[in-house]
Amino acid sequence: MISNPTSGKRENYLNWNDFFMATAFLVAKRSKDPVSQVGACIVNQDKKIVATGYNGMPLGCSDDEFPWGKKTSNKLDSKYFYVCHAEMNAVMNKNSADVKNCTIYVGLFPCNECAKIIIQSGIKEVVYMSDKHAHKKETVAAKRMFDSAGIKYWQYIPTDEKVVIDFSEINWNEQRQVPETPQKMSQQD
Ligand SMILES: O=c1ccn([C@H]2C[C@H](O)[C@@H](COP(=O)(O)O)O2)c(=O)[nH]1
Ligand SMILES: [Zn+2]
Repeated sequence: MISNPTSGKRENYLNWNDFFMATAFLVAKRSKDPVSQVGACIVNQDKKIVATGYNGMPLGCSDDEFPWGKKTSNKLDSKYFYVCHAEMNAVMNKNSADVKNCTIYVGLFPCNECAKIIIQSGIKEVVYMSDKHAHKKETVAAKRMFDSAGIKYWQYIPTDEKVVIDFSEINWNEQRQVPETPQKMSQQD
């Protein structure tokens, strides 16, 4: 365990950005989409999570009956007409009165339709992990709208490549803690 030598305080805890992005990634694990699992986490100015969402079929539209395919001869048989995007679900699922001045953490840069929802909901900042569709018109349009609406967006670079959730950790005793590793810089948040 990495601890502060003076206070004994644990040092290798998740910082806020790592925590909120990891939450978005955890939420994405609920998605039934076989190709792309996207998660979103909306955080207010007090660093409280007020909403999460992942890509999935609308309420009442069974994810066992609606299609999950991509390349079908009839577009009506692919997922694209039906699936709700993570960002939209997060905004719709909010457990606060509104999401004004909030930040949304999302695995994938929002598409143009989600950009509109983000802007109209009052979210002021977008933190994204992947910009793999940067060349697509949907992404170019989304950025154009964010720029015009004064929405800040920036790419998140994780502190570590992986955040591991090990359920057995809760039963560890002091002897079974991970071995000492070189100490990291103290974190402020
Ligand atoms: O802003 C976005 C863009 C896409 N998604 C979801 C919608 C779909 O379920 C997948 C994309 O599927 P592909 O097979 O990679 O085309 O991602 C989203 O939630 N938010
Ligand atoms: Zn979208």
